[in-house]
Amino acid sequence: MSSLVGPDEDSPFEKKPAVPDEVQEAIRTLIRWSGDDPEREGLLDTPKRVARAWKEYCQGYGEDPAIHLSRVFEEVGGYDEVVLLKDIPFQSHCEHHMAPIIGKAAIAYLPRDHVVGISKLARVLQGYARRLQIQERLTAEVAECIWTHLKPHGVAVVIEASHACMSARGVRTPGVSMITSRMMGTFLEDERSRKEVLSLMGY
Ligand SMILES: Nc1nc2c(ncn2[C@@H]2O[C@H](COP(=O)(O)OP(=O)(O)OP(=O)(O)O)[C@@H](O)[C@H]2O)c(=O)[nH]1
Ligand SMILES: [Zn+2]
Repeated sequence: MSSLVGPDEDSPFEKKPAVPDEVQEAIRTLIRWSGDDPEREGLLDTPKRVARAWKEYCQGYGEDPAIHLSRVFEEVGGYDEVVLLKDIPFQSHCEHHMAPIIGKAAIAYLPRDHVVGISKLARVLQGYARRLQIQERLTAEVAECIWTHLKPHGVAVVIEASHACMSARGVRTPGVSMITSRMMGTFLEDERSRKEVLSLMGY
């Protein structure tokens, strides 16, 4: 018996993905292990909700973020300076504790002949963020993807995030930010360009 009347996988109104029994059982086991009773009314539908929430947090496994960089614009009027998208919010989960990583990213590139729609930079970030991550790899993956598929003169990615595994548990130290960066091409080789892009990013 469900504790709530509402749309589910059988509903004609809203299709929700079915959740295999073994996944639900795993979440029941975790609830029991945490000290609660998975059979009490308020928790009856929780295994399905948690499972679907995790599918959503980890949506990135179902996509190749590079796909977002396949459409480029070549009429740029000779523009060959920095293109920067900053303060892009994202959420990820750390692969050690599966706890939230919440932060923002700045992504810049120095175009070579063509540019990409700016939303695509945020899409690449989300594609890698919606996985189990460490911040260093997330930063590197975003930069590598743009470097490989857009072939620009330079790429700079800076990510600033807080980790719930540090604030809500363990060392319990809230208010801490972790900053990671990956510079490639001109931004790696030329100090003046690197300083310029970091200053545009606000660092
Ligand atoms: N380098 C890096 N470390 C991370 C990231 N997210 C979480 N961590 C750290 O991963 C480490 C895992 O350490 P362990 O000693 O194996 O696990 P733990 O006993 O739960 O560690 P504490 O968090 O110190 O309680 C911790 O120090 C976390 O702070 C990340 O994105 N990058
Ligand atoms: Zn963690």
